[in-house]
Amino acid sequence: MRSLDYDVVIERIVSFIREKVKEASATGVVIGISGGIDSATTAYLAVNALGKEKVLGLIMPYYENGDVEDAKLVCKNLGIEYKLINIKPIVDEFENAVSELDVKSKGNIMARTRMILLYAHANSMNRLVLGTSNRSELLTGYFTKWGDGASDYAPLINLYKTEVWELAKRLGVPEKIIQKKPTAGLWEGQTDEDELGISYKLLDEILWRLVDLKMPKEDTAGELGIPLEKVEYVESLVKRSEHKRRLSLGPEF
Ligand SMILES: Nc1ncnc2c1ncn2[C@@H]1O[C@H](COP(=O)(O)OP(=O)(O)OC[C@H]2O[C@@H]([n+]3cccc(C(=O)O)c3)[C@H](O)[C@@H]2O)[C@@H](O)[C@H]1O
Ligand SMILES: Nc1ncnc2c1ncn2[C@@H]1O[C@H](COP(=O)(O)OP(=O)(O)OP(=O)(O)O)[C@@H](O)[C@H]1O
Ligand SMILES: [Mg+2]
Repeated sequence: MRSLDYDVVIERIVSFIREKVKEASATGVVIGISGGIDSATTAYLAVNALGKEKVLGLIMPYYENGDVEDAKLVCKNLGIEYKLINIKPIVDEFENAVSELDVKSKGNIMARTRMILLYAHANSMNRLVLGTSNRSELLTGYFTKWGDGASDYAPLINLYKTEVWELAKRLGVPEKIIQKKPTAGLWEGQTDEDELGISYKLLDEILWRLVDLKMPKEDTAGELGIPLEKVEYVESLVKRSEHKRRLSLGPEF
C-alpha cells in the first residue's frame, strides 16, 4: 500500500473544498452525519475549510439506536448546526407503495431518501452536498447508486478506507467513532466487512495492486500470500459495479 503524507492530504482536501464552494458561489455545504467515520471525517475537513458556520449536518435515522448520539457528538464537537430528521415515516411510505420489498432494496430507499433531503437543503440554502464515499466503496460498488453515491463533491473519494482511518486520527475525530465497525446501517446488525466478505485491510491491499498498480492477479495473490480466488472475487466486485461509476449511457451515433 502507498504511504501518504497526511498533512499534505489534509491541506489538499481542505483547499479543494474551499475552492469548489467558492467556484459555485455557494454559501456552504450540507453533509449527512451518520455517527460513522466517513461522514465524521468529511465534516471535520469541511469545518477546517469553511469554518463551522458554513457546514450543516443532517442526522437522518431510520432505526432507533446509539448512532444518533454518535452523530450528535460529531456535530457538537465541531460546533456545527445540525438538524435531526427521522426518515422512518418517509421510507415506510415508499415501502407501502412497493410490493414485496426485500431488505436490501429497502436499505437503498433509505440511502436515496437521505440523498433527496440533502439536496432539498442544498437547493434551498444555496449550498453544495458533500458526499462521504471513499475509494474502497467506489471501486467495489459498495454504495447505493444515486443514493449515498450521489453528491456534488466527495472529498474522500480518492482515499482507501484504511487511509480514512489514518486521516481521522490526525483530524481529531473522536476515538469512539474511529473504533466503530463500519456499517451502512441499512438493516440491524449489518457490517461492511461481513457483507463484503473481506476485511478492509485486505480489500485495500488487493485493490491497490489490481487497480492502481495494474498488477496481474496471480502476482497480487502471490505478493499477499492469499488464494487466487480471493483476488478474483475482488476483481469481480470491481467489474460488476462498473455501471455505478459513470452517468447513464445510451447508444452512440
Ligand atoms: N450492468 C448494469 N448496467 C447498468 N445498471 C445496472 C447494471 N446492473 C445493475 N444495474 C442497476 O443498479 C441497481 C443496483 O444498484 P443499487 O441500487 O446501488 O443496489 P445494490 O448494489 O444491489 O445494493 C447497494 C449495496 O451497497 C451497500 N451500501 C448501500 C448504501 C450505503 C452503504 C454504505 O457503505 O454506507 C453501502 C448495500 O448494503 C448494498 O450491498 C439495479 O437495480 C439496476 O437498476
Ligand atoms: N443515519 C444517518 N444520518 C445521516 N446520514 C447518514 C445516515 N446513515 C448514512 N448516512 C450518510 O450515508 C453515508 C454513507 O454511509 P457509510 O456507512 O458508508 O459512512 P459512515 O457511516 O460515515 O462511515 P462507516 O462506513 O464507517 O459506517 C454516511 O457517511 C452519511 O453521509
Ligand atoms: Mg455507516
